[in-house]
Amino acid sequence: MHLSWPGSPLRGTAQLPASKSEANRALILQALAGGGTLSNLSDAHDTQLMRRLLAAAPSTNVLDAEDAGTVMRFLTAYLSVTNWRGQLTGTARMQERPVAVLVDALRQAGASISYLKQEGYPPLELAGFAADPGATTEPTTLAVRGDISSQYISALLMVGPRLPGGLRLQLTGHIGSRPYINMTVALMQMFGADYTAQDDTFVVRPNAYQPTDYTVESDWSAASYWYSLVALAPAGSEITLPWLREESLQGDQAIVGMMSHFGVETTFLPDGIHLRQQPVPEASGALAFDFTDCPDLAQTVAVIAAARGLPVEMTGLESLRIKETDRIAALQTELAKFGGDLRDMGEGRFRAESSGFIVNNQSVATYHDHRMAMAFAPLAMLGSLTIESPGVVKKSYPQFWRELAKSGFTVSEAE
Ligand SMILES: O=C(O)C1=C[C@@H](OP(=O)(O)O)[C@@H](O)[C@H](O)C1
Ligand SMILES: C=C(OP(=O)(O)O)C(=O)O
Repeated sequence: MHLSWPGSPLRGTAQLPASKSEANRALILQALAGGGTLSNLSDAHDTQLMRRLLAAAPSTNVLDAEDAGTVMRFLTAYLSVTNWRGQLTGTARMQERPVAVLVDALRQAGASISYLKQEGYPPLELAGFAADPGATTEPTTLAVRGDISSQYISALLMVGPRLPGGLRLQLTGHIGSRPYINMTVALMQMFGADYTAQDDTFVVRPNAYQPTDYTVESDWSAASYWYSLVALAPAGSEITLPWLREESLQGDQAIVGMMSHFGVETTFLPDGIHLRQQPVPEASGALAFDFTDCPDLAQTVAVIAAARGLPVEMTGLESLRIKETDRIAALQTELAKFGGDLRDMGEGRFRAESSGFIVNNQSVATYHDHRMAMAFAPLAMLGSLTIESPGVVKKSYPQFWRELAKSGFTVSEAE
């Protein structure tokens, strides 16, 4: 996609997709509850895929989770406890994204799961569920490490009420993406689950979910690209983003604080937020952000730090290597095209920085990763550029290019 900006301030309202994280939990909970109405489900591919696969499961024995991590992990648990039998597969990249922690835990709970190709990775063969009949009054007790993906933990928690004696889940080690775990239990509770949490041990009681109506909030991760646009746009720029809430279940709301350092001021409205560009505050020392709780914001911030020449020390990036692509390698390669870098400082510390950052008709590769496309697109505020394979955005924000065009960008298919 070829992008250029006419040079005027950015103004108006941009539509966001609904959160795919909230939606994919709500869809699993709705399926387990056997009813309820979900509003504001987005047309994001990951959401539509989850919906389709849940509907198809009873009548097929091959399901393809494609490149959707939540779909792969949540369905592995859901299909296990609902005694589905068949093969659950995914794209070539999904077959490189680990699932052993989840599979080991589900096997302990009574699931028969085997690996069809590489040990520890999809595709999986699911062959039914037989919880220990002698243990029906005691909760299934599992200990699961929290440092690879929180999606395993969310997947297990959501099926907890379905296990004969419920679930006692102890998280071990360093916990990443914790707000996603909090989102899971908050939604479970709305759907009638009963749980307690203490010192990283969750106890989920074995009661049935209730059919529940739920309206999905707009997506804060998607909002982060509009923060970048406002930060890079000419002085006086502002934009309204509807249906984001101050009381959010999404940890990526952390973008509000991070982007204040790049001169983007957020005002909460009754039905959304308003972003306004302000002068960049005087830095009181080098910026340092930890992405342990909000890994999906890392690309947005790395690109903006390099583009604005405001270096940021970034930690908590471990999980980026096993997402849609190795996001650290992808950022390093693509930032280098502009004079930027994500420098590995050792011991888990990286530094997003630049020397002479320039946007001048470069072509950005996207590595099958929606966030590579959307994190680099705002650079078109500084000069023309091309985003390769623009269709990748469909995973979470299919209307992204249309919204850029509506806001004033010249957006044309690259030859
Ligand atoms: O549970 C979720 O909805 C998600 C959890 C995070 O993954 P990890 O827990 O693997 O970090 C995040 O990166 C992903 O986009 C969505
Ligand atoms: C990591 C992501 O998604 P998932 O793990 O669900 O594929 C993402 O959307 O950035």
